[in-house]
Amino acid sequence: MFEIENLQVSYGQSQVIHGLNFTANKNETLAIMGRNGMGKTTLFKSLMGILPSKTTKAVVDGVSLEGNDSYQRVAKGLAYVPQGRMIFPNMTVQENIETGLEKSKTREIPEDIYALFPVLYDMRKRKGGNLSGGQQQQLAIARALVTNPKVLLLDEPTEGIQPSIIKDIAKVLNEIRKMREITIIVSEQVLSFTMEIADRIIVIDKGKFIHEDTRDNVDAAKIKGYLSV
Ligand SMILES: Nc1ncnc2c1ncn2[C@@H]1O[C@H](COP(=O)(O)OP(=O)(O)OP(=O)(O)O)[C@@H](O)[C@H]1O
Repeated sequence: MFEIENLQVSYGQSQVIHGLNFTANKNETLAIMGRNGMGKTTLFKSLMGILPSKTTKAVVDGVSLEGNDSYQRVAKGLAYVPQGRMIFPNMTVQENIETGLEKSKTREIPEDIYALFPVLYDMRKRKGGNLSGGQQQQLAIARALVTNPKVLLLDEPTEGIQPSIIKDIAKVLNEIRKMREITIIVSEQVLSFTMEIADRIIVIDKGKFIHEDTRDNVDAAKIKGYLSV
């Protein structure tokens, strides 16, 4: 469904992503776990076409992404929730969600968005900057979902969020997968969170994948070892 072969990314002369390969299926959640600076954000930005990259294959649902800019990748089914959420603090919740609709045919926010995030409906007239961290994360996910993606990429969605709210984010991601049957790829450092949502966990270290487990067969001690400094 989403297939990447031999992905390479460099900043100038310095190569940061070294030939990554993965396939993620429809209705699958894949977690990419690694410590700070291991290349998670670089990986996601390159998949979205925000950073230039080289691949021998980059395909969504049978359609090639090679050479495509971000807007073309979005049109072909990729959506992105960046690290730090990057919502517009001075726009209302509703306006923030509508920015995700800019390239789509409709200006209407699909009904299932507010069904997934009732708190955003209640707060639709408030400024994005007045929401809590967890609510802003929900807003960033809602904004990404209005494009009706086939693949949703989330970069460290639990960063800076209270443990009690992290559980809500896990619940929402599981609901999204059930409702939309999409592929979800999430980068993370929190194993308890990925254990609630991911079917598969891959560990990234210095731009290479060094370990992979299915959730049912996870070697938690080993993964924690890779995540600790
Ligand atoms: N703009 C840049 N120019 C040069 N090197 C960069 C740039 N951005 C990131 N790097 C380097 O690329 C490597 C991977 O960084 P990246 O931000 O992708 O890691 P990460 O796993 O997402 O970490 P974090 O969780 O801290 O965001 C690091 O060594 C980092 O120093």
